[in-house]
Amino acid sequence: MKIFTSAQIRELDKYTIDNEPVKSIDLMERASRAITRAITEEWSNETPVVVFAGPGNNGGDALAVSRMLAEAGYKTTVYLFNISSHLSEDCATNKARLIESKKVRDFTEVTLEFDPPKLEAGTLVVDGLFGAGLNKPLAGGFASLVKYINASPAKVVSIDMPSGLIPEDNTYNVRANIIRADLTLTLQNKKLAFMFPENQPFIGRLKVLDIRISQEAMDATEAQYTILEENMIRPLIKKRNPFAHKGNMGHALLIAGNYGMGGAAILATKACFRAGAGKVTVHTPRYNNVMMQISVPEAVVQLDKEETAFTEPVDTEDFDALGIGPGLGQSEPTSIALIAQLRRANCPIVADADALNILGNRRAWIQQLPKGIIMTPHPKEFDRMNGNSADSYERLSKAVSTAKHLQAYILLKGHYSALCLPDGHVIFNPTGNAGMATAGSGDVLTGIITALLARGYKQAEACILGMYLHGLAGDLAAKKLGMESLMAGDIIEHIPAAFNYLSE
Ligand SMILES: NC(=O)C1=CN([C@@H]2O[C@H](COP(=O)(O)OP(=O)(O)OC[C@H]3O[C@@H](n4cnc5c(N)ncnc54)[C@H](OP(=O)(O)O)[C@@H]3O)[C@@H](O)[C@H]2O)[C@H](O)CC1
Ligand SMILES: [K+]
Repeated sequence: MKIFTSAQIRELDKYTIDNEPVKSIDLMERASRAITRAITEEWSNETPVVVFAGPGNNGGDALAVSRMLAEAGYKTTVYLFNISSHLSEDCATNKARLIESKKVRDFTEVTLEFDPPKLEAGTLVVDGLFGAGLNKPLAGGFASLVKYINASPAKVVSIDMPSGLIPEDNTYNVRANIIRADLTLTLQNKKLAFMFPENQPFIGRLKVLDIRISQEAMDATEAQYTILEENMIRPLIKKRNPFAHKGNMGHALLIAGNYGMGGAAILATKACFRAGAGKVTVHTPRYNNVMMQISVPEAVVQLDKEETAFTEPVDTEDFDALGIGPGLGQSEPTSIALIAQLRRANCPIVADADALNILGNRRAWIQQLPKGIIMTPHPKEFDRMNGNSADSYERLSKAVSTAKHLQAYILLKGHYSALCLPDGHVIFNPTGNAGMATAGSGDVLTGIITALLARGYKQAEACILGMYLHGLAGDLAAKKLGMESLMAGDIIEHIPAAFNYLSE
């Protein structure tokens, strides 16, 4: 699913209106029918409804929904906020239709004074103040109204977006002045702001309603942001050659695990095999030898000259991909070996965990990274490398510009992991769950992506398939074991089922 900006949404509306053709007011009627249906599916007409409508088309939707709910027998109280004596054309038409229908008995147009109604526990508030057209934080009377609604025990359904939330950049928004919805009914496409964890308390449950915006126009509109869907993943999966042998199924090199962190190397190695690598060699400190050999007998263990740390860059001539960083440590000798390794590697690279922390400690080295490198930071690792960010939008913007500047692939991990491509596009991953917020989960992802690179997937494909597969394996594991008990090893155990599912 593409994520469109508010300006693009306006263009798409216009295209749909001109080409379907459908009148603008009829598109609003269609959207409002879908919203009304979604409300009536969840709340019976015994529920008292209070609607707050703004002056734009979000308010227009709200007025149409009020009429439809009233026609369906809901006792509906409606407030239209028209404080600057200007309503959008379709909002004005819906005001007239609402008055004409005579079904809504309690309609107030607020122009100056507003005496807020009592919002009780059984009441449903429909929030149609502002949607995709909001371009600055709410203030004054609207801010007070939002605070009043948020403080009430009533349930809140937001039309298209929680009012006060800006569709894209909320870095300088005032969070106290954003509606905290129980349910958001968004039209056609998710908005960028919905991808960020700090905005989840405003959105509540999210439903996307299809209002039949022109598919042709959506296909033709280039979007910077895309959310992965299963049908985009399936065609990526390479069929195994029936004549395959381990020599042509990719030889992965992992450099991982210092003293006390050998488990990270084991997890990455197992995941690498499960994700289909033909051979995996692990370069690790001598101390890990026995543990590695016993835990993953399938792997070749290549020992560093040091007992407890990685200090010796490796010739990558014989390898198809390199994964480096899980549990690596950040000592001086390891740091020096890391940068030497990154510079001399002549195969695709995934750098994670301590590899990134080392780069965070020595930011000047970041400029020396080879083009095409994949980095898989979680937000803290990313901030160590790029400085603190006020919120996820700012962090993502930095990741986008860094990926472009370095010509790198930055996979920013999170609830929706965001893959930033060298050309400025961002791909969000919808799979995965909170149970995967557990030690070693990132090591598994590194192993998976390294395997896919070794198998010959290009960087973007390896990241896309890798993050989707990782999340899906986590979802399957959580289904069986529950999120609370999920461990990284369980994700590895479910890679086969995830792969099978996607290959069906
Ligand atoms: N394809 C679709 O998704 C469809 C969506 N529909 C609905 O339309 C809205 C978007 O409608 P729009 O009129 O563009 O915008 P809003 O209703 O959200 O608000 C616009 C008005 O709000 C003013 N504004 C902006 N920021 C503030 C603020 N901080 N405080 C007060 N007022 C503000 C703005 O004034 P400006 O002078 O700043 O322009 C506008 O007056 C979408 O969300 C859906 O609900 C269609 O119904 C169908 C197609
Ligand atoms: K709204």
